Amino acid sequence: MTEKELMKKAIEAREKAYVPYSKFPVGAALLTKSGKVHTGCNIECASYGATNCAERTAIFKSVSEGDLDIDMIAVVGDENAYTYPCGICRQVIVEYGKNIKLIIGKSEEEYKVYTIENLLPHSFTPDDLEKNN
Ligand SMILES: O=c1ccn([C@H]2C[C@H](O)[C@@H](CO)O2)c(=O)[nH]1
Ligand SMILES: [Zn+2]
Repeated sequence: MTEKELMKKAIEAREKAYVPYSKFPVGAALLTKSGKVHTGCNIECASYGATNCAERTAIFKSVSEGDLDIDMIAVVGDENAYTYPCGICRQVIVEYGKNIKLIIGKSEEEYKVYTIENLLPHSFTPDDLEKNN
């Protein structure tokens, strides 16, 4: 699966976004090292703080199926501007590896590639806790 193909899955996943409050749909698609794809959309709530972002929806689906080996995650929001993961999602992403690739797109043709370490430098990770155990 290529970066472009994963971006297409994120665009498809965006269709399911539940966004009655922000009206800002976001889609995400992640690829595991074993080649499986898990998708997600943002899911809002009348109690706004209970909202779940597209990236975390995809990650939680993946982890709940035992797929912790994440290779890359594609994210797409607005088609006119890049939508970068929020701080909470960055922290959740780095939990599963500093080298996870992020494909941040406007469309299948227009996207940028980062690692989570690029977007969340000097992060606090499971390794930091292990030193005390
Ligand atoms: O990377 C992002 C940024 C924002 N949102 C969602 C949260 C909320 O539903 C809406 C507006 O913040 O966009 C995501 O799902 N992912
Ligand atoms: Zn987020």
